[in-house]
Amino acid sequence: MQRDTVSSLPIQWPDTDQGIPDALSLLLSKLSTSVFVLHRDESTQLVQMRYLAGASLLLPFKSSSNFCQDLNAFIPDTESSQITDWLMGDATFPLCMEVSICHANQTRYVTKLILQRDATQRQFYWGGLLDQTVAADQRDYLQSLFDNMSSMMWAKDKEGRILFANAAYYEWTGQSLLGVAGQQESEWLPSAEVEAFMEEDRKVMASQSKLETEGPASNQFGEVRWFDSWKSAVVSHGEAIGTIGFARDMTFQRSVQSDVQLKEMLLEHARDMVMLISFEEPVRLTYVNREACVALGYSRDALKSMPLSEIDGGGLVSQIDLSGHHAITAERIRFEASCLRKDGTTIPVEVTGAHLLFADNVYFLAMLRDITATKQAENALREREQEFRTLAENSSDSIARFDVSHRVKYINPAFSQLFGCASQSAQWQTPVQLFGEVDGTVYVRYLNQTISSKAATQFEMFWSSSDQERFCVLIRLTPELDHEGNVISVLAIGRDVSELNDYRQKVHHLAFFDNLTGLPNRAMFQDSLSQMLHESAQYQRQSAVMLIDLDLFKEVNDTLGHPVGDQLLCQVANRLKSKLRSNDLVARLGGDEFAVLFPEIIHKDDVAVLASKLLAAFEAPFWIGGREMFMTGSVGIAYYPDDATSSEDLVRYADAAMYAAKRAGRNSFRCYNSEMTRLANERLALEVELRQALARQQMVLRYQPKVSLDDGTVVGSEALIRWQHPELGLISPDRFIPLAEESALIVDIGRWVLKEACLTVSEWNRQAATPHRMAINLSAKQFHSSSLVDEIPAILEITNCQPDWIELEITESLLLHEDEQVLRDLQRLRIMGITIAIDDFGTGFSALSYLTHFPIDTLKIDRSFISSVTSDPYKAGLVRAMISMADCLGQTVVAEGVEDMDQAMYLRQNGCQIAQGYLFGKAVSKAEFEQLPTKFFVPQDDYVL
Ligand SMILES: Nc1nc2c(ncn2[C@@H]2O[C@H](COP(=O)(O)O[C@H]3[C@@H](O)[C@H](n4cnc5c(=O)[nH]c(N)nc54)O[C@@H]3COP(=O)(O)O)[C@@H](O)[C@H]2O)c(=O)[nH]1
Repeated sequence: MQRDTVSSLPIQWPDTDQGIPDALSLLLSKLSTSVFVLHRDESTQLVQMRYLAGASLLLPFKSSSNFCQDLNAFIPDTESSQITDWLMGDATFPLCMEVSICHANQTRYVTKLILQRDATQRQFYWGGLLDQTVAADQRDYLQSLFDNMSSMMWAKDKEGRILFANAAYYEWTGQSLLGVAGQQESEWLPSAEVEAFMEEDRKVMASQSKLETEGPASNQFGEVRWFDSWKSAVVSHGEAIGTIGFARDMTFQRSVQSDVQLKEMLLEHARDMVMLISFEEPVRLTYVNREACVALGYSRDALKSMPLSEIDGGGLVSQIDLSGHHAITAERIRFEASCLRKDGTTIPVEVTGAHLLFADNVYFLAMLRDITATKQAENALREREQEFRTLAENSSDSIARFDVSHRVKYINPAFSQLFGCASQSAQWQTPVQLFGEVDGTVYVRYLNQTISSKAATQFEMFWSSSDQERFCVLIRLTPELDHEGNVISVLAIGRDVSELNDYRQKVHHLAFFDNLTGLPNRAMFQDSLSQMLHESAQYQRQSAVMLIDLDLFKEVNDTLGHPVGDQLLCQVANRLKSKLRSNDLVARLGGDEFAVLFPEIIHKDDVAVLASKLLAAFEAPFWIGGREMFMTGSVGIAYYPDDATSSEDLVRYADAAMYAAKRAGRNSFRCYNSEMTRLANERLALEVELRQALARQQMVLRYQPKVSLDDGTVVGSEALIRWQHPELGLISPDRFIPLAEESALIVDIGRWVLKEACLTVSEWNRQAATPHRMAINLSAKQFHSSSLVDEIPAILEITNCQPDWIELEITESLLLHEDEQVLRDLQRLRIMGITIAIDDFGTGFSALSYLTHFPIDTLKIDRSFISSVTSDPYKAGLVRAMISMADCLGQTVVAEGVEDMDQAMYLRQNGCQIAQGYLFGKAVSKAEFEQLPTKFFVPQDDYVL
């Protein structure tokens, strides 16, 4: 940086022989400091000062090269004796002190005195003692003097060659005296620097002026320092013949200055209030920063003029140790106080400070931070804490807070009550200590999950109180985070949901358990099946589905009523459960259908063995209301993965197997095979085709003769339907009547059978001497679901059939509930002249009282009694009882399924009137029937059985 400096008066280069030394004297006279030497008189011990050069204004005398005066004549004793002590001592470091120089007019001028010992160890100081012998040689003296100066000095000729330079110059440039003499600076200084210097030199020489600059300069070592420089043209005989200059190294001062400025700036711009408190009475502020003025509302001057007590809103003065004792330790203290603002309001502050000892005075440097926001936050926190505490303490929910090491920090009274632990004893306990190993471990797992995910979670815990009351507690864990988002604790809120749980369990039970038997229901079965298949696939296990259908359960229901059926189902359920392992699931799918899941089977045979055991479990009689009952079941089994892998297919296949067992005569089990699928598909196809069978005239009737046991003549027949399928041939009614019963088709089929049978019997009776009576089957469903009775007169009329030519066969189940409508319909049929037969008599479960209540004409004893009537005395007894009962009621007895003459003769001998069975022929077509003999045997009264 260049100061303005071109002087109008150039320095006159002395025109003497000595040349350069004179120029140096001139140079010295331009120094802004006074240069002097001190001389100590050994005898008097007085120190004399001799002025040499430089600014003389500071001195109390005129500039004179031969001035010499006692030091203590113009410097106070205390200061001069300090200088004397230093001179006499061995200290090698410079003496730096402030001195008060007394001028002649008694004014005092305080300036800085720097004394430096001669580097050559002679009694020679920077401005030091001059050796008497050296005084004669002024050039050496000056060179020594210059060499002991810290500023660089030099003189150059017109071409910029160095004529003279001092030690400071050599040191900065790294050159020796010999090295620089007569050389240009470009030899040792960076070219950019040299170019700038030369430009300056040219300038001052051209203008014959001087130049002062300030700025950085660098040397060949790359070192950069800050210099205050002065240079001037040397003029001889009106012509510039060179330059002289010196440069003062200001790097340190500059850095110190900028350091101080920086610190001042920091203090000024600090966001906290900074105060320097002086302990001189009254205790007051000697420094305040801008923030303090702004915060307290005073000007800086106002603050600095007032005692500290005026801004003390409480605790400020009282907490600062005014004794100054702490200044010795410089211990930092911190406290909270309150400052009083100019407008009378107060600010809470946190004071951090330390006592300082400076120039024999004690100060307190204080930094005051406005903690209004912190206090407000603390208050808000306290309020929230209070609110939380009030809520928590009075909450009916149990509340606990755990730290991240799972230790209890807080529990509320509800927690104490629910879990039976006192607040004090629960402190710092872990869940394992509180709830035991099992529940505690689960609890810790959820705590860890909450901590790691930083998200709320909930779970249910079951807990038994000390009086063994069982609770279900819903626990919600919420992570509590610090301002950096780290989990610092977990809040656990527990709600007693025992009632809800009971209700939920009831709902669950209703949804997933069968109300009657308590077994899992179809929904639960489906769920468990899916789960089982999932695990089977995962662990590559074999598993199985078993379906159990009770045989003829419908008859029980129909004949003995639903309450009995329900009890039977419950007993069946219990027997099934008792035979299965705990991990096998037995479910009731509905009606009389049960299912069992076997999640893990080693050998398929194991399931088959179990199926046998289950069937065997039915062998013992069931006792219901003091009545002994027998029940069997049909079982179907399908295996995963051999038979199927999907739940739908497995159930379908087990169902097919179960039907196969039924078809095979019931009370047995079947394992699925692909043939069953074929049959099941066929059954489905049949169902579809059955709908068109009537329209396509595929239904036909076959007739089985009924023979009088009295004389062996054919007295009638039973019309039995067949389906003449174009591809499957003649299909038995066992295969399609149940299908037809499942839909309304049975009504149409029944109407067709009635019409067709009436036509046939009408034709046969047209010329017959003895009327032929044809039995026609009516299913219970057909009876209930149609206006059959209303239609009969019209059918009889159009077929020209007399009512007494037909007999309608119904099953016992139709009469079970003593239905008034059924009674009325049967009575109407009786009135029409149509007789009624009970089919399959003896297989039902109804009370025999219906025999007297309803208009029944004929009892057809079921073939299951007849087949062993000659071999089983028990069955024979029953048959005799049935015949005798019918006899009492005036009813005709027809024996079904008579297959040999022994049976026929036994029945004849015991009073049975009519027989039907393969002994006389199977059901045949109308044409074939017409070819049958009219008499099948000649009765022999002496027939030996
Ligand atoms: N609602 C209707 N049901 C009908 C009709 N036609 C028949 N059926 C019922 O179908 C079941 C099977 O009948 P079917 O295959 O015709 O069998 C009958 C006889 O063939 C058979 N039977 C006759 N004698 C013997 C014998 O000595 N041994 C022996 N093993 N079986 C014999 O019995 C069936 C007749 O039984 P039932 O009707 O109980 O007298 C059967 O339940 C029929 O009722 C119809 O048109 N409508």
